[in-house]
Amino acid sequence: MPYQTEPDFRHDQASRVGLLLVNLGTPEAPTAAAVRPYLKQFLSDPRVVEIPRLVWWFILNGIILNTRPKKSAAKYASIWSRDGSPLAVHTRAQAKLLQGFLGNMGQNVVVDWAMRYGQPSVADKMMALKAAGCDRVLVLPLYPQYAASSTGSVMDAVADAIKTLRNPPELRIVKHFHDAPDYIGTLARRVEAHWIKQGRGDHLLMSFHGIPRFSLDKGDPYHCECHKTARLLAERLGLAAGKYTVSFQSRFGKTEWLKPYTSVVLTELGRKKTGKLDVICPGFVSDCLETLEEIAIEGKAEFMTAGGGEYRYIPALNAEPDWIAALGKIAAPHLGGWSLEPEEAGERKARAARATVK
Ligand SMILES: C=CC1=C(C)c2cc3[nH]c(cc4nc(cc5[nH]c(cc1n2)c(C)c5CCC(=O)O)C(CCC(=O)O)=C4C)c(C)c3C=C
Ligand SMILES: [Fe+2]
Ligand SMILES: [Fe+2]
Repeated sequence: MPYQTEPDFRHDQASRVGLLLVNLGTPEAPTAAAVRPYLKQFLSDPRVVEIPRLVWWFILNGIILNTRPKKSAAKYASIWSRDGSPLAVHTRAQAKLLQGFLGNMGQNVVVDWAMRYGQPSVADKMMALKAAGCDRVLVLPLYPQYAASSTGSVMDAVADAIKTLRNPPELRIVKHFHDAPDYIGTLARRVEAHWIKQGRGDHLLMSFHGIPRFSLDKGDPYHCECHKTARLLAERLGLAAGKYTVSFQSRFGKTEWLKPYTSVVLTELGRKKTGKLDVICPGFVSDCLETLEEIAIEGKAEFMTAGGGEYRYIPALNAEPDWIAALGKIAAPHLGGWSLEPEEAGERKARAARATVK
């Protein structure tokens, strides 16, 4: 494998810390032509679809990539914003605001963002951070609950990105923050603010992205982490067991996924004539196709058609100031011993400048 030639090592180079936020990725436009390459990269990841490669190659290229892009593009078109895909818009804003927040806290950290699939890629952003002088990088996947298909795959991308580097940065990767008090607290504030504005609902549905059932059987902690998040959130809100339900959405393919399925629960709650139903998706820190289309639009139709009363989707944490502060606090212990106060960084640079060059 060819290893890259590095620029000459310089003793006077200031040591900087990078913080890379990573989310899933999204197409460049709400069109079949743009959705196709995005889905091809996403669904070719063996972390995402764990069936024999040759069999999957024929299914993906022969069937899925000929049918799904058009259908998905129509869904993306229904939620696309003037500034682009909501997932990219929120992730970009989170990075920008987090940079400002950490700067105000006196933390000398370069914050950037990347997508696991599509653009901007993890590899490009790792190189950009290195070019900016970051010799230590904290990667923060924006998935509160660890799943091999989400966070595990980001870990693969980071490992791939440094594979050919002769002088890679020191690396840390946040595995999960499903039970972080700042994350749970921000979710709880969202629900409470919604209750203050709209009145308390009769029931709270917490819908998480699903994964195949066999992943749980093979040791993926995702299911347990989702339930822990839900339990902690319910405790913070003082919700009794019968007042909330945990469900799993976005089933893909024919295999069994984590149950209960959100669509089934919505139909049941509708049939039971539930009055005001509040719906939150705690596993998505940014609104995206899966929350804005599948939950806020399709989910509402399912509930109402089955006889439900009022359906109220609670937006994701997005780039609200309290979530940015919480993200900073979630990152802080992982930056421990790394990030430098600006003055300290200046002193270090001056010391390095005095040191002997090679
Ligand atoms: C919680 C994080 C996520 C996990 C775990 C996850 C697993 C997973 N997803 C698919 C298939 C699809 N997911 C799609 C969209 C999508 N998925 C997540 C997050 C997780 N996925 C997000 C944030 C999004 C939205 C992206 C956006 O642009 O807004 C899609 C694409 C849309 C579509 O065509 O339906 C697919 C496909 C699998 C198979 C899987 C685990 C095995
Ligand atoms: Fe997904
Ligand atoms: Fe479990």
